[in-house]
Amino acid sequence: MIGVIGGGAWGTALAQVAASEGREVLLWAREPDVVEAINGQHENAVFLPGSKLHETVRATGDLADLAQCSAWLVVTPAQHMRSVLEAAPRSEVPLVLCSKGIEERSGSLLHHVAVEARSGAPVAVLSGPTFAHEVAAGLPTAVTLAAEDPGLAEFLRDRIARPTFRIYLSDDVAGAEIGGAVKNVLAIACGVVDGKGLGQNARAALIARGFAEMTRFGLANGARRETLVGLSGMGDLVLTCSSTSSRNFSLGKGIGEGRSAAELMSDRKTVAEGAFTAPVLARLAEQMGIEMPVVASVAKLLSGEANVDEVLQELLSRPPRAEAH
Ligand SMILES: NC(=O)C1=CN([C@@H]2O[C@H](COP(=O)(O)OP(=O)(O)OC[C@H]3O[C@@H](n4cnc5c(N)ncnc54)[C@H](O)[C@@H]3O)[C@@H](O)[C@H]2O)C=CC1
Ligand SMILES: O=C(CO)COP(=O)(O)O
Repeated sequence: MIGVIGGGAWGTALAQVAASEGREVLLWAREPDVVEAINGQHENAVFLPGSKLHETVRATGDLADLAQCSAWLVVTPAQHMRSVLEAAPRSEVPLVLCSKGIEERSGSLLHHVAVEARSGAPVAVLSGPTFAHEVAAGLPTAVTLAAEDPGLAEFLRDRIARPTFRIYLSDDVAGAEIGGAVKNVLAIACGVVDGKGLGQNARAALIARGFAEMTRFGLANGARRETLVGLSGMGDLVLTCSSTSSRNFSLGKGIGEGRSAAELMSDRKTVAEGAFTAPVLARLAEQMGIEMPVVASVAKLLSGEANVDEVLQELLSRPPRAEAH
């Protein structure tokens, strides 16, 4: 039986994938109404309405029930992963981290957080261009699954992959994670461009220059270039920077239209991870001397330190430089 920790849209979609060949899946959700709706109506009406779930997906509100599972897909918001893993039952069951972000208070990538919270547990990362509602609908999707131990990666792939959910293996755990964390921040920037009406040239420029920032940060933090240009980096960047289905993009769009980040965040039940990743990523980049002007601009917009016109002026007045820099 596969365990899923987190009953948001993505945890629910992954539960559906894992259960699609009759396999038993046990999903832990924080909200009693989510547990009740999955067990009663086979639907997560709160976070993934409209997707009928397989009957072999069952939900629980008690983390202790996950002790019976052979692997856990960890799908909490990034900032809550540590506390949920610490509260989960003691076991050395393999963990597949499916969340995207960087822990704000420690500045740690999530696989470091998981190792600290669950010493001894084998850890893998699953990441890529994956809107939950499309995955739940069985539309073709491809992801990267990264683990240092190739045996673990194959064990997990054999339990999760489906013909319409293709899994490409990698041993670059940091690379798979950094792509997913950084693209959320860049998606906010692309949403701002859209909301402000700055045009499609500007959006393409931002994707390309944002990818240069992702690459600089990734290479300085142990990622490989080939991972960054793959599904979990460039692939996910392209997806989330070009669609209002992305919560990060739509947050940025609202800011570009003149609303404040605080106001936009206050009435959301769903998570826009880039809003939490931007400040910590900007801080890490500054500490490490890595140039990330787009990320720094998003952090300023979110904190209210600058408005859209000010960050635009700042970005456009940067001194000219070589593209490969
Ligand atoms: N939705 C998507 O299409 C995809 C999401 N992801 C990632 O998956 C992770 C989870 O996102 P979604 O499933 O979309 O969430 P969601 O936005 O659908 O739902 C919010 C989730 O946050 C949880 N939550 C809120 N406060 C919490 C707390 N104090 N402690 C623990 N959990 C709390 C809720 O229980 C709920 O599961 C994020 O890191 C996201 O970037 C990754 C790929 C695709
Ligand atoms: O990570 C995602 C798609 O790969 C989901 O993006 P959002 O969190 O911006 O909706």
